[in-house]
Amino acid sequence: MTAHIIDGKAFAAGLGDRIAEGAAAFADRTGRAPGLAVVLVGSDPASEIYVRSKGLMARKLGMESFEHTLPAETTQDTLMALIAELNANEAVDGILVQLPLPDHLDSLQVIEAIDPAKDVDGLHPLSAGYLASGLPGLVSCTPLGCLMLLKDQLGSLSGLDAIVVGRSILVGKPMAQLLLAENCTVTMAHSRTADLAEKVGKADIVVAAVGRAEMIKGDWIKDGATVIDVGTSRVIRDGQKYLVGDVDFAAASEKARAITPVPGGVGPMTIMTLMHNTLIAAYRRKNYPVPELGA
Ligand SMILES: NC(=O)C1=CN([C@@H]2O[C@H](COP(=O)(O)OP(=O)(O)OC[C@H]3O[C@@H](n4cnc5c(N)ncnc54)[C@H](OP(=O)(O)O)[C@@H]3O)[C@@H](O)[C@H]2O)C=CC1
Ligand SMILES: Nc1nc(=O)c2c([nH]1)NC[C@@H]1CN(c3ccc(C(=O)N[C@@H](CCC(=O)O)C(=O)O)cc3)C=[N+]21
Ligand SMILES: [Mg+2]
Repeated sequence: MTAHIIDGKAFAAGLGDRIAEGAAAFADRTGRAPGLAVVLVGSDPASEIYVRSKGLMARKLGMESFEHTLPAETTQDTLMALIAELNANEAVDGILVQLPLPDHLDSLQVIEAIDPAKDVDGLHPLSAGYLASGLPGLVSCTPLGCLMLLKDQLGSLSGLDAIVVGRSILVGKPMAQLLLAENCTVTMAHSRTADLAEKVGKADIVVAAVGRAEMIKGDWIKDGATVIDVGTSRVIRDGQKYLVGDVDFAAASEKARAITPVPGGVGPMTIMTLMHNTLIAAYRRKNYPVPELGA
């Protein structure tokens, strides 16, 4: 079997059209655009590019973008004061603090300070609790985007065996909760998992969120499985720079029914689901019914 290559960029573009309509309707009704605040501490070049692309996308879809870039030496108090200000700012519907923060900062304290109604990254413990309890809250962008792609490929996920490799609060754990809510039987794998290859080989759905270049081998994949590759690793081969996923894409494509590429798969979806969450947060904060985004 040669896998269908899932086009995350195209899917994200379609979702973006509906978000832009929802943003315009919100602006008509309230006199202001939905607002997203992105906070970056320090000057990691990859994070800078990534934060800039979020701001550009927000504006492209008719939202307001508030970008706060703070120096690496920023104190906890300064960062906490900024979060308090963003919580109190009526024009801000969503707050994203780019992770990881520099080592001297306490990220849990920062995340817990974010108003859960504005937690568009789904990182607050209350957001995680809502998700685990089946209550409406904001869901972490990357897993939400992965779920949209899976449902688009497979329709109902009910009864399928899924494995999520990686258990971070940002990706792996919320991904497993979303799949469980879709009635998958979910295995959560991590660095201490025994016989990972064998466990991956039993799964109809593989979501890889580890951050180790091509660690999941093509011959581990069950024939006809659907593979979602979240990992992004920068590697240099023959003097050329490449961005690669956690899955050996070429070999896995021979086994899978469908697979996301890196780049062009999950990454573009993460940016668009952030816009999706910002729009939802804006509507909910006003107690307006959330528009149908078809995803
Ligand atoms: N494309 C996108 O939109 C996004 C991409 N990413 C990328 O996804 C990757 C994961 O991100 P994130 O979840 O934040 O990463 P973390 O580093 O927070 O988590 C990595 C997870 O992988 C597990 N792990 C490490 N080594 C192994 C191994 N040998 N076998 C099995 N599991 C292992 C760890 O296990 P343990 O808990 O035991 O340590 C941990 O749970 C990164 O490459 C990141 O850049 C992240 C967010 C968005
Ligand atoms: N609070 C927080 N929330 C996050 O969601 C978050 C974070 N911190 N810290 C870092 C990770 C990483 N992440 C990516 C998002 C998009 C692409 C993306 O768009 N990738 C493009 C390629 C971009 C390129 O070429 O570098 C693609 O895969 O096609 C990648 C990685 C979000 N993260
Ligand atoms: Mg991390």
